[in-house]
Amino acid sequence: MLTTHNLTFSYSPTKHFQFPDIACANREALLILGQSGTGKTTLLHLLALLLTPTAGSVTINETDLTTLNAAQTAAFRAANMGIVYQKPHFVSSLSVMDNLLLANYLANKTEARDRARQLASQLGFADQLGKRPNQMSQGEQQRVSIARAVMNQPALILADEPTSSLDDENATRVIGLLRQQSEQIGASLVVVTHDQRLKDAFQNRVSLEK
Ligand SMILES: Nc1ncnc2c1ncn2[C@@H]1O[C@H](COP(=O)(O)OP(=O)(O)OP(=O)(O)O)[C@@H](O)[C@H]1O
Repeated sequence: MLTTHNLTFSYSPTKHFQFPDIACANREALLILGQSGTGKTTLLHLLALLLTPTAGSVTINETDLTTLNAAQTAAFRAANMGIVYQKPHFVSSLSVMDNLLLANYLANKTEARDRARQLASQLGFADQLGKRPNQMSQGEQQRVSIARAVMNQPALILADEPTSSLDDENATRVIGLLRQQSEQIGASLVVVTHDQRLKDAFQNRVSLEK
C-alpha cells in the first residue's frame, strides 16, 4: 500500500539524499534502520509529504501524494496517517485528553472521547488524561503520542525513533504497543530508527547508508 520510487531530496546543493525504494504492504510492518545523519527523519517526512521530494513519488493506496496540492495533502495526511514524531509535539496548554481529541478535530471527525479513554487505558495512562503533557514522563508522553497517532484509525502509522530515549524494558513495551495498535486497526507501520535493539522485532527491514 505504501511504495516509493526514486525518492530524492536536497537541503542544499551539498546535502543531497537519494533513498532506496520502499514498499510496505497493507497491515505489514517495516523497520528502516540507519545511523545518525543518514536521513531517517528526512525520509519519514517525505513519506508524510511534510517535505516535498526533489524528484520521485510516494504512493499510498494508489494515490501518488506528490500530485496533490497542499490542502489535499494535509487532508490526506489527517485522514490516512498517524505520525509519532521523534520529539512529542503537543499543545502544552491543553490536557492530554484534549491533545488526543485534537487529532479528531484536525481530521474533521467527531470527537471520540470513548476511544481516547479506551486507548489511554490500554496504553496505561487513563489516570492522567486531565494532566498537561509536560507533567508526564518522557516514556508516558511517548505512549500518548502513540495513542494520538491511532486516534483516527489511520491506514498508515509512521514512527520516528520511538524508542531512542527509552531503557530496554520501555523500548520493548513501546514497540510492542505500536505493533499491537497497528494490528488492531489493520494499519501498516513504518518505524525509522538507529536503535539496533528493534531489529529482532521486525522481519521487514531496510538500511539507509551514509
Ligand atoms: N532543515 C535542514 N536544513 C539543512 N540540513 C538539514 C536539515 N534537516 C536535516 N539536515 C541535514 O540532513 C542530514 C539528515 O538529517 P536527518 O534528521 O534526516 O537524519 P537522521 O538520520 O534522522 O538523524 P538522527 O538519527 O540524528 O535524528 C543531517 O546531516 C542534517 O544535518
